[in-house]
Amino acid sequence: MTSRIDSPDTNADLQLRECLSLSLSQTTGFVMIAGAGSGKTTSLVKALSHLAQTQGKPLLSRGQKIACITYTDIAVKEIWGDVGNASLFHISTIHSFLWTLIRPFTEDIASWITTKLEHKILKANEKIANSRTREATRESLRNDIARYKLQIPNISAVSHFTYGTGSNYQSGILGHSDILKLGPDLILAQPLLRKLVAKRFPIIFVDESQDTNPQFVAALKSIYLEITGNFCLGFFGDPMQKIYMDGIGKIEVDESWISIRKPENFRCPQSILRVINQIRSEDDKLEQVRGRTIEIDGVNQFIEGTANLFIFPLEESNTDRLSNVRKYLSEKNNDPLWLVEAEGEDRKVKILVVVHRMAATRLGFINIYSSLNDNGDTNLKAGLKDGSAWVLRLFIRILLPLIESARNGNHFEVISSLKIHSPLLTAINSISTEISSVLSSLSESISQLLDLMSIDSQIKIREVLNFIIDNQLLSIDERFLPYLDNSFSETSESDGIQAFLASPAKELWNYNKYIKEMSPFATQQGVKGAEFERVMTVLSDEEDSGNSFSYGKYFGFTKLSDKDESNIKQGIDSVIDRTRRLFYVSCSRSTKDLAVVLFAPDVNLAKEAIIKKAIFDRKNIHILPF
Ligand SMILES: Nc1ncnc2c1ncn2[C@@H]1O[C@H](COP(=O)(O)OP(=O)(O)OP(=O)(O)O)[C@@H](O)[C@H]1O
Repeated sequence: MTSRIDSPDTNADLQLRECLSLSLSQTTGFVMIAGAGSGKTTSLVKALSHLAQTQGKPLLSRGQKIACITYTDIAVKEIWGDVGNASLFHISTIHSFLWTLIRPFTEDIASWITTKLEHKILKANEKIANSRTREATRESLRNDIARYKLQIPNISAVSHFTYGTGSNYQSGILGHSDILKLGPDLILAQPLLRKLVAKRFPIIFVDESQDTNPQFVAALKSIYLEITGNFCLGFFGDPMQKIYMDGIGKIEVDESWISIRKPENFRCPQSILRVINQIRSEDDKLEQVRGRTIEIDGVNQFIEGTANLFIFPLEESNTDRLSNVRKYLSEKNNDPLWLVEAEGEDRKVKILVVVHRMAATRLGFINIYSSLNDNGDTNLKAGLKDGSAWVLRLFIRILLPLIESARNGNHFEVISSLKIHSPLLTAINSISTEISSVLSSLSESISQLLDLMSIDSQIKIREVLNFIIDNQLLSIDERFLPYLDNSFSETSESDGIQAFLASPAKELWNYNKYIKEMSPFATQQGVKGAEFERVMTVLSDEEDSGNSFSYGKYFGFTKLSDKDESNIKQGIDSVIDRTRRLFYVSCSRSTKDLAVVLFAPDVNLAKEAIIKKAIFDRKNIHILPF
């Protein structure tokens, strides 16, 4: 167990423990809603540790577990790291938690899919009947209906379902997004399932609750309402840190719930605490107190830290500008670590960007990025963010780890991977006499592959795929085949995949480094929950960020659209609210120094607007020359 668990107790921790002991006899619900760096996750892991000590044995003896649900795989890993790999806990993302609950209910899943397809047929028929629908659209809707009708009779024959990134119902594969709808639908519809969940998980915690989807929250609340006694449901979150459109934001609860406050901020130094309190003063006005302390000569002391903002003209090379800012801060703060260009654990500066394109350019995977991002296919685009797109899976999950094992001389791992993935090896598994010749041919292929995939290789991803197929090195997804023999049909997906196959294979390494969080870059959305000593947050209104975020509109130097004006007037979540929250999240990650770097079309206009916001001290707002 790590130092987070050893943090001193706050009042909130004591209150939370009271809730947990109450839940032994009654149904208890609580919300711990507090600002950035207030130690919500710390309180959560401390509560888990407390539960392990006080209720671990009886829970385990009854075959029960404590569920802890959070937003990303990275957050799951961090919480596991805090509490150790104890069998008492079930720590998972929402998807995997829901899947754990509903997976055994094959018949209910089949019936949910059938209803869904019948609904789609109904909707398609309505569209066909609409006189304004074009003939070409009608034709494609008729094809859809025929496909759904063919699928329906086969669904009840599926013996078990799994889930992947895209759905293929007849083969028993549900899509990622299906799980988020199916899970809550089944829980809300079936009292028995609600009872089973509470029996299996008598304590359920949800971290980052602001970005949890409303149907999932409704399903959990329905369990809370169903159960009498011995059940605890708790949400930890901060509505100001809601980043995703489908997140619930504030969790509304009635008076039967306990509300736990945490007024402190334990992460940020004073200068940054002032910045984030000021950002928040335009939203819910929550003002945090305290700030980070460090022990000097046995005494805990507050630290001032630094918070600077730099404004540069939009059209100039941002790479040079970022280096200049690092140089400046290194000199001004007398801190050489601002200059260290390292990766992984040695990384000293974290650079937060608005969109992935900036990182792709800097890190060298712009071709892969553009191919999957710019083609208009939403599945490829979404799967690019975390490496889950089907075209990437073979490379990220199998090929690159295999090459790394080979490079490190780890023969055991190479063979283990090939045993699972190489058609050559699986085919001769049982005939031992052939094994040695197959192994030597595979070993020859691997050494050629090491050259093909070296960081200075010029070959394209398509050539690597052909090499893999020719040498029967790995099984590949059949969906690649039409692209390799040019028999594919033109769609937005096919444009993207063609461009992807034409990208340099060496870009896969850079991309891999980025999604595995080893590079200094991350998106401002992706760092929720994390903290770093030196944070550089880069603000630039690129076209990729669409209508979701605009720093120009937030600071007031870009004109609002009619839609923005109307959203604001009606109190609908607006581009300004969303950008303010994103800015709050990224500024509140730093434990020591914060540098905000803004690229603006008119530097002086931007400076005026930013001074008016009074977020940064005037003396800390820099324009060239500084
Ligand atoms: N009681 C405490 N005493 C001292 N330090 C603490 C305490 N609680 C948390 N911290 C420290 O404060 C920092 C922020 O904690 P944590 O990540 O749990 O906050 P959070 O509220 O979940 O943050 P966010 O919402 O911004 O992701 C961590 O460095 C943590 O170690």
